[in-house]
Amino acid sequence: MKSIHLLGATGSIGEQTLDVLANHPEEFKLVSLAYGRNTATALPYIEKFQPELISVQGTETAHELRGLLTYHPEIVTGKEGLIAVAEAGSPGDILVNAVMGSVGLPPTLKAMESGKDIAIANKETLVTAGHIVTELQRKYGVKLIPVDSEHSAIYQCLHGDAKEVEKLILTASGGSFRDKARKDLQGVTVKEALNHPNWSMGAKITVDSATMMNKGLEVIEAHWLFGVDYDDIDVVLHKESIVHSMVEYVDGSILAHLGTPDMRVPIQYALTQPSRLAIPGSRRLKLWEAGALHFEKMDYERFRALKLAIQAGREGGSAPAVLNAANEQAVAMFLEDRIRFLEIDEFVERALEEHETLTAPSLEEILEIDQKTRSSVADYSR
Ligand SMILES: NC(=O)C1=CN([C@@H]2O[C@H](COP(=O)(O)OP(=O)(O)OC[C@H]3O[C@@H](n4cnc5c(N)ncnc54)[C@H](OP(=O)(O)O)[C@@H]3O)[C@@H](O)[C@H]2O)C=CC1
Ligand SMILES: CC(=O)[C@@H](O)[C@H](O)COP(=O)(O)O
Ligand SMILES: [Mn+2]
Repeated sequence: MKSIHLLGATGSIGEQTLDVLANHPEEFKLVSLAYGRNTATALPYIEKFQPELISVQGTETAHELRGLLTYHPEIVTGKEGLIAVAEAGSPGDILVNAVMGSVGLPPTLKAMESGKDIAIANKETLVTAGHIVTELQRKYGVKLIPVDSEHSAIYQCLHGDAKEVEKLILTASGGSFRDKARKDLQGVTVKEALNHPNWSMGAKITVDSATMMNKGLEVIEAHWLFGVDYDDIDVVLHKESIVHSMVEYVDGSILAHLGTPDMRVPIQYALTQPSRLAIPGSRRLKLWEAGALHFEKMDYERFRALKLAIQAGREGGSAPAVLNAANEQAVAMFLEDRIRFLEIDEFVERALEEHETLTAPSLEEILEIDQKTRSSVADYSR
């Protein structure tokens, strides 16, 4: 029986993780969970799994939850609450990090220090502090197992070993506006941006897919997860999202991971690897139904956010943290209808231009840069 701790329980990945745990009660025990404010979604899961520790974002939510529960778990709040979940349980437990944004960084580090393996969906953690996360991974001998579909695909094609690899090839759907030219993106709406052609996901990552920042973050994520140089990571447009990513070996062989777009597959694999379990009710891929699969060379001018992200990744140091914070802030403003879609890329580019990169920032420096960048970007629209 594996003991699981879950950050971001009420989100898209969080709920699918709970579905995986519910399908295999003989394999997994949910010991603790964290969510933000969505008690209506959290409550039935909490009653079902009865975790002993729960973290919520604020004291009002804690009070509301306490009044609704039929048992008496420990309830903690805020950033300290996320840390408490990260530190709960025993070495060898698994923390599933499915919170949205760089708020996921400090708890990831604490969970590693307390000997947990990390099933990482929260790509912003690796983008903002990949050098710190990988250093702690080595120091504490814990596993960092990808949940992101592309990285899980690569992990499965690598069999855990990146030797003899020539290239990682990430596939990109093109997002909600994949069939539009850049000049036609001026007036696009939030509703249109949230209409991803293949995946049902949280709002922030869906907008990131539409700008292609998601793929940029994923290139940086792949660099840190697999220790592969940016020169050896390619991105190819693949509108069907059936080939989840590929590994090209030195002899020219390419191994690919295929499947229907169902995040329960990579989530569950992160919890069971190298073994596999059935997923009740999952839709199977029938290649004859898909018919043809399409691949196109990436256009880095059309998808400028991808280019910016790769540049920031290559620059390294604090640049990816600035990229990420500027993007999180700009996407939040877009979702609130305060800026236009194309301003997301513009604001990220401006934040990067204004930043003087630190070579190997500490956690404290990263958190400070994150806050400063968010407030600068908030000011760009005033
Ligand atoms: N969705 C997907 O298919 C994929 C997602 N990912 C990555 O996984 C992560 C989660 O994505 P997704 O599930 O879509 O996101 P969602 O927006 O659906 O969910 C985010 C979760 O984080 C919680 N949360 C947000 N801020 C805080 C906070 N300050 N304190 C505590 N909890 C907080 C939310 O709580 P509440 O809503 O209760 O406030 C919610 O449970 C992201 O990093 C994303 O890039 C990667 C690959 C695929
Ligand atoms: C499910 C998942 O992993 C997302 O990151 C998804 O891949 C988004 O797809 P695109 O960014 O390629 O549109
Ligand atoms: Mn992905």
